[in-house]
Amino acid sequence: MATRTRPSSKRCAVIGGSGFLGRHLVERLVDRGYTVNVFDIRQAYELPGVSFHQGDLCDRQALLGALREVSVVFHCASPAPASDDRALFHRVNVDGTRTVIQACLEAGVQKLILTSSASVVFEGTDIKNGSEDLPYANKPIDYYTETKIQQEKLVLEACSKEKGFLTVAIRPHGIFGPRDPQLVPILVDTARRGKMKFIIGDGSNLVDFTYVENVVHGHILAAEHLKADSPLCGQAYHITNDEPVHFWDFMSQILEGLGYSAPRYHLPYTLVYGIALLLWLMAVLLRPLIQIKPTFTPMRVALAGTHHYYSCARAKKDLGYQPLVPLREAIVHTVESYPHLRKGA
Ligand SMILES: NC(=O)C1=CN([C@@H]2O[C@H](COP(=O)(O)OP(=O)(O)OC[C@H]3O[C@@H](n4cnc5c(N)ncnc54)[C@H](OP(=O)(O)O)[C@@H]3O)[C@@H](O)[C@H]2O)C=CC1
Ligand SMILES: CC(C)CCC[C@@H](C)[C@H]1CC[C@H]2C3=C(CC[C@]12C)[C@@]1(C)CCC(=O)C[C@@H]1CC3
Repeated sequence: MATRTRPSSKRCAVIGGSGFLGRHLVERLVDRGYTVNVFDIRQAYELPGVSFHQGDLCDRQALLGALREVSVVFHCASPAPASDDRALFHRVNVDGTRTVIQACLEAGVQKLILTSSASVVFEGTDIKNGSEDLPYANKPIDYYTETKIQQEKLVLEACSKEKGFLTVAIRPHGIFGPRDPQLVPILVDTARRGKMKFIIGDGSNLVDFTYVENVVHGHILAAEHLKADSPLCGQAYHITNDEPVHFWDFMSQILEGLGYSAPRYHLPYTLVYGIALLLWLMAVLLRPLIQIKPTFTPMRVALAGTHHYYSCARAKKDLGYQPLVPLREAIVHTVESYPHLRKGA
């Protein structure tokens, strides 16, 4: 019988490596001397030292091809949070993650690092300096959050020192930076349609926005500190910029940096949330006839009008984590990276 050779600890796979976070992670891993296999439903770029494996993570056989001789797997694939396709979220985030775990065990992978989300504890009400000990949301605010909770539980429960398979979850919040297809593009699109005039609530709510390079740093630290005798096994870690900011100040800095006016007029939170809920209901009821995609979804309104910031003390203690790029610098880099979204471009 052929004996399986122990894979090099610098050989890894990034599931979702064509996406926003995944690609930044791949680039840093290559800089640090890792050989990387990207597994993704699409191939978005080419890079020396990186081999691409195109496929759906729900397909175990396809995954196995990308996990051969790999010791560390980063799982950062997910359907876009803005989707309202419940079946898709369940298939990819829950069933697909089960498949990822099975394939890792079968391929002899030693470590699995999941990109979870700080939103797994968010129910639409204030969270101030929340720790990882907060319970999972009882009433998750959308299908994305509901399935991110199930996904995180699956990965953390799979951690087994006996099997030599160690797992950890990274919970970032509000990732932003160059090439992000969500935050800045949605914000600019909303501004261009003249809908970014209003501040939801009194504007005093503090939120975490985390620069993508800091999120990447947290993932790599987790992979390199995850050992059988470390406190990381089966644990979740918040990774933030450690600089909570007023939600509307952050949005205004991005908008003004790109040449748009910042929102000025206030609207009561409960009123906007009520309207968003009504629009969402209408969109669901009318779906057989027409597709309506409201900009102000209940989730976005809740994120824009409540406090939700998280402590990353546990990551500092166990991973030696400190954000590498401060918020002010991160905003400047981000704004500069979207010349095509500037007003008038
Ligand atoms: N962005 C944020 O603010 C936050 C994100 N996260 C988490 O971070 C992770 C990365 O997010 P982000 O980079 O923003 O997302 P992206 O959508 O940019 O990246 C996800 C990648 O996974 C791919 N993918 C989706 N479904 C499958 C599948 N079935 N099989 C293989 N690949 C698939 C996507 O392809 P395609 O584009 O074609 O769908 C995409 O390339 C996600 O797990 C997300 O939940 C957590 C907290 C905050
Ligand atoms: C129209 C405006 C009220 C808001 C425009 C910006 C929003 C698109 C973003 C503000 C906070 C962001 C956020 C996420 C997606 C983009 C925002 C809603 C997540 C839902 C992405 C996935 C997660 O895990 C949590 C994020 C929280 C913050």
